[in-house]
Amino acid sequence: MTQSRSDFEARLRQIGAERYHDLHPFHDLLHGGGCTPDQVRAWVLNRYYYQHTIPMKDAAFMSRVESPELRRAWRSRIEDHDGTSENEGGIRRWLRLAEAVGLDPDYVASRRGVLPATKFACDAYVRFVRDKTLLEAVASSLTELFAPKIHANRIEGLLRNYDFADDSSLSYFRNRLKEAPKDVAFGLAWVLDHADTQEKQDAAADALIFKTDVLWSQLDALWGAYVEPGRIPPGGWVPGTGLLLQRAS
Ligand SMILES: O=C(O)c1cc(C(=O)O)c2c(n1)C(=O)C(=O)c1cc(C(=O)O)[nH]c1-2
Repeated sequence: MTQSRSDFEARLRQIGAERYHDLHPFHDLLHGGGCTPDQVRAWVLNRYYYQHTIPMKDAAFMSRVESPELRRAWRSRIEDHDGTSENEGGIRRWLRLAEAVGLDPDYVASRRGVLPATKFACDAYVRFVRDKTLLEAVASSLTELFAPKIHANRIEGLLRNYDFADDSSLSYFRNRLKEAPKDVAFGLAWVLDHADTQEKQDAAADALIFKTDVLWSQLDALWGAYVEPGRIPPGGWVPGTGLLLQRAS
């Protein structure tokens, strides 16, 4: 049976409550101050790959959209990450965080050392958005409904627990708190408007579940490589390499 708009929205929010990556133990470790400097570096380096992927998936999405109105509403996402002539953008801000934790930003931007599972997960997100229906593509972005809470927790936890954390190194997250609400309000309204049959509602809910898997599997890979059992796969970043200090020598 097709759900009412409010029941369907509640179903989407329940997916976040049960599956969003704020529930992953890596985030408790990170936000609670339990990460070693190398574990923080491993997170920043791997998460860069996600940052690098996001505007590519938004461009893949836009290439399929025939409505100028929808493209107009979507295109600021790419500008938020890539920057404009007046604004440096999220990718640049992420590299500032990389530098603050002692990584060479050129090394991070080269995407060497990224875990295989991180690449598979992020690349799958781009393919999903390219190949599935527009409804599924928009629905897969709705994990951002749950992101402001984790960004606010992260700012607070990192500031409390780590010396590298300050307004400059955490500017990425502060900016997302401003940028994300408008994107997600648009995305949610669009999904609620367009998921007007049970089949479409099921497909949109599955798309959101897929996206929670994209996020969760990245943290599982990080945990396995750098926390427990600490088995770094071939090609994965090795602590002590890619550091800022090594550039001068
Ligand atoms: O730190 C996080 O937990 C987190 C999660 C997500 C998300 O839920 O996909 C995004 C972001 N951050 C983020 O900063 C961001 O720009 C972003 C874009 C998207 C998307 O799917 O289009 N998700 C996210």
